[in-house]
Amino acid sequence: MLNNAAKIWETALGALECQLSRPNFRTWYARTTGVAYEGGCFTVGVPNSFVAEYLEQNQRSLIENTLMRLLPGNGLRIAFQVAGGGKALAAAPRAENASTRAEGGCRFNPRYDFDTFIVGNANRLAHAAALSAAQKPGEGYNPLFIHGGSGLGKTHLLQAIGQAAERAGKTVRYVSGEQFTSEFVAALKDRRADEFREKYRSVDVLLVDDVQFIAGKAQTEETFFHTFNELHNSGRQIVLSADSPPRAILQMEDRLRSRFEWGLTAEIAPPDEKMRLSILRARAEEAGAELAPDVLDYMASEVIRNIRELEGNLNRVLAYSKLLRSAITPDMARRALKNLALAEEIKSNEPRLLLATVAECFELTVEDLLGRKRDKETAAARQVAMFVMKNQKMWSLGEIGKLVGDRTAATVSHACDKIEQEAEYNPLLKRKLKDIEQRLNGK
Ligand SMILES: Nc1ncnc2c1ncn2[C@@H]1O[C@H](COP(=O)(O)OP(=O)(O)OP(=O)(O)O)[C@@H](O)[C@H]1O
Repeated sequence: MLNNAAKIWETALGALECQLSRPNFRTWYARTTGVAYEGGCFTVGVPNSFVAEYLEQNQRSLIENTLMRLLPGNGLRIAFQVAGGGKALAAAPRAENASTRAEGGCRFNPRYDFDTFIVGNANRLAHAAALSAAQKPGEGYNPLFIHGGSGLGKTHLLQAIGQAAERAGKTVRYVSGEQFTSEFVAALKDRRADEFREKYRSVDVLLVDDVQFIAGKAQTEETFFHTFNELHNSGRQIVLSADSPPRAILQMEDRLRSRFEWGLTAEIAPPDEKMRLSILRARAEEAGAELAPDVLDYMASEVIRNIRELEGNLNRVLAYSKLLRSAITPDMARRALKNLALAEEIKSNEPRLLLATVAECFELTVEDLLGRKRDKETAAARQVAMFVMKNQKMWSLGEIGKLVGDRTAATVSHACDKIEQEAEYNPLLKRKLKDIEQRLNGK
């Protein structure tokens, strides 16, 4: 069975990311892992009991539905396991290890750099202005205000500026509007307002993502106003992102809105087909997947206005192909994208997959296993196939008999007993069974 929990969870995270807002996803899922998938129970590793409780109470059905699309069988159960509690987690926390931390603020995603950012008509101005802000902070467009819909690359660009500026030795602080607000509220509560101000006013580059979040929060706006003035007056670079242009952030104080327009306002629009194709090509290459031009063309032709969704589609197609072990054709991509029940497809594909794996291990073909050849090697391989299928607990003995070339349940039962006994004293057979198990688990 396909029980490589870490990989399955990575794929599920791709799908979950498309269904949740970014702050929500980041807060609750950023450090989760796939720990185990055994006996119909999928164990998700979480960083602490607070996250476990939240996911348990609020996200259980979303997680279940997402995983059920990826995993065969009915009655999937979900368990949450706190890191360090009992068994060690199966995989390193996602992205956390590889990320760098921007001067006490949020961490940078190493992938969000200029060299992975695809430039097209939709984002040419924003990209050029971002490059300039990174190369000559405070000397050009200040502030730089980048706006656009969800999943179009604002965070990617902001973080690219931050990483490039840091490489050039600048002090950078990257925060979301939400984080700025909550830090400020906490600082007020703990009487650390001065410390808070100092922290924000001592940087060379301040990057605030989703700045619209502070709109309507009078005290936070007030503090941000002073921070902005101080940084701007001393020639430090400010880059802001939001879901709409300054004048459309209606709840924001006028004095802030007008300041946001002092420098350059650049919009990122949804990608056109050419850009979708370039992004798909680059992301597939990054994932080490070779996609035929007709597959890429088909996927790019789907009108998608959000790059995160485009990436989600690619992940889905790759996962589909990995789980089904079949080549990616335009038709297969279409089925994956049209959300046809993956679980059903895997289930109906499982015997073929299993027989192919056993045949491969014995250097035979599936036809050999299903046919009437009776030589010792083929007969042994056929018995092993029956034994492995029985251990999957998905089919009755009668069903296995039918799947392996129309044999009786008694033949299957005899084959399984024989292999079980022989494996006790035959190290060669034991190794072969282990090999098959590992291949089926994708290890
Ligand atoms: N031009 C691009 N080239 C390559 N990847 C891109 C590009 N634009 C966006 N992406 C990718 O799309 C995904 C979503 O981008 P990002 O998180 O930056 O969007 P956003 O505009 O900040 O969305 P939101 O408003 O929801 O926070 C990321 O994985 C990002 O790397």
